[in-house]
Amino acid sequence: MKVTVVGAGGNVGSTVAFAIAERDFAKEVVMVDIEKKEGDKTFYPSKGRALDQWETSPISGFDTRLNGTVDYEDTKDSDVCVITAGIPRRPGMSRDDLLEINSNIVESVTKELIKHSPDTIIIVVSNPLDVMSYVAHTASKLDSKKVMGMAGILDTARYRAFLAQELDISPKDIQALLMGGHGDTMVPLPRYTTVAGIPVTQLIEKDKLDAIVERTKKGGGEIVGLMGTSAWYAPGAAAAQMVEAIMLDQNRVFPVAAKLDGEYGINDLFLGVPVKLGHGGIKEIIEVDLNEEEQHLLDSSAKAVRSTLDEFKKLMEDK
Ligand SMILES: NC(=O)C1=CN([C@@H]2O[C@H](COP(=O)(O)OP(=O)(O)OC[C@H]3O[C@@H](n4cnc5c(N)ncnc54)[C@H](O)[C@@H]3O)[C@@H](O)[C@H]2O)C=CC1
Ligand SMILES: O=C([O-])CC(=O)C(=O)O
Repeated sequence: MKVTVVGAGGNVGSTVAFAIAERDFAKEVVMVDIEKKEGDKTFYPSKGRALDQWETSPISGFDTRLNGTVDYEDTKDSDVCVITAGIPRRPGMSRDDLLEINSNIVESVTKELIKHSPDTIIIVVSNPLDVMSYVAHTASKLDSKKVMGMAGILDTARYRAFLAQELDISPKDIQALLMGGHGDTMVPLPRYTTVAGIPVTQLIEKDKLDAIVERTKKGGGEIVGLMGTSAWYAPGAAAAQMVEAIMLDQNRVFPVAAKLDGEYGINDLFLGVPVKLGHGGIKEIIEVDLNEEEQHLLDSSAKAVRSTLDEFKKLMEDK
C-alpha cells in the first residue's frame, strides 16, 4: 500500500506523512515537494524531512518507508494521494485569499499525480479547501467518490477538544457532527453532539455552548493569530486518519468535503457532509435530518463556497 503526499516539504504535508508512518499501516509514503534555490545552493525539503522522519523509525518502531522526492515518477501506482501543496494564509488573510495561487498549484499537481496513478484516490488539504477539492476533481477527471477534501475531521476535532476542556471530560468520549464549508460559515451541530451518548445540551449551558461553536468556526484563524501561519499538527493527524480509513477499508463515518449532486438540496459543489469512508473512497454520503435553522445555516455556507467557486471559474475564463 503506497501513499503519496505532495507539499510534504512543508508543515502540513510532512505532518501527514509522519502521522501515517507512525500508524504503520502503509508500506511506503512518497513525500513530494519542489526544490528550493537559495543563492548558488539547492535544497530538497521533502527529501530532508523524509530522511529525518525515517531516522525515527528505530525509536518509534514503524516499518513504513518514507521517501522524499521531486520526481513524480516515484509516485507511480499510489493508492492514495494527499495534496497539501500551496501557500498558507498569514494574519489578516482569509482562506479565500489563497484562491488564485493555490488553484494553479493544485491543478498542476493533480495532473502530475494522475499521469502516474490514474486510479488513485485524492484527498485535498490545500485552501480554500472546498474549491480546491473541486479543482482536483475537475483536473483529475476521477469519479467524485475518489476525490474529497479534509476539513470536517479537523473542525470537529477542534469542537470536541474545546468541549472536552470546558466539561473536563475525555475528548475521546465526545462525538460530534459539523457540516458545511471550511470557512467561518461552517456549521457545528449541537443537536448531533453527545458525550458518551448523552446530548451535550444536557451538560453545558447554552451561552457556553454558543461560545464554543463560535470559537470552532474561527479555529483556524485563532492559530494563525498565534503563530503567523496556519496549523499543521491537527490537520496532519486528520488527513492521516482519512488515509487510514480508506486503506484499511474501515468504513469510518467522518465529515469530509464531498461532491454533492442533489444531497441536502445542493448541486455541483464540494461541501462538508458525513460520509462512509473505506476502500474506493466515499462509499456513501449520509443524509441526516436537519431542522429548518440547520438547513438554513448549511445553505448559507454552501452559498459562501459557491461564490468562491464562481470566482475560480471567472479566473479560468480570464486565463
Ligand atoms: N484543509 C485544512 O483543514 C487545512 C488546510 N491547510 C492548507 O494547507 C496548505 C499547506 O499549508 P502548510 O503546510 O502550512 O504550508 P507550507 O508552506 O509549510 O507547505 C506547503 C508546501 O507546498 C509546497 N509547494 C508549493 N507549490 C508546489 C508544487 N507546485 N508542487 C509541490 N509542492 C509545492 C511548498 O514548497 C511547501 O513546502 C495551505 O494551503 C493551507 O492553507 C492548512 C491547514 C489545515
Ligand atoms: O486556517 C487556515 O488557514 C488553515 C486551516 O484551514 C485550518 O487550520 O483550519
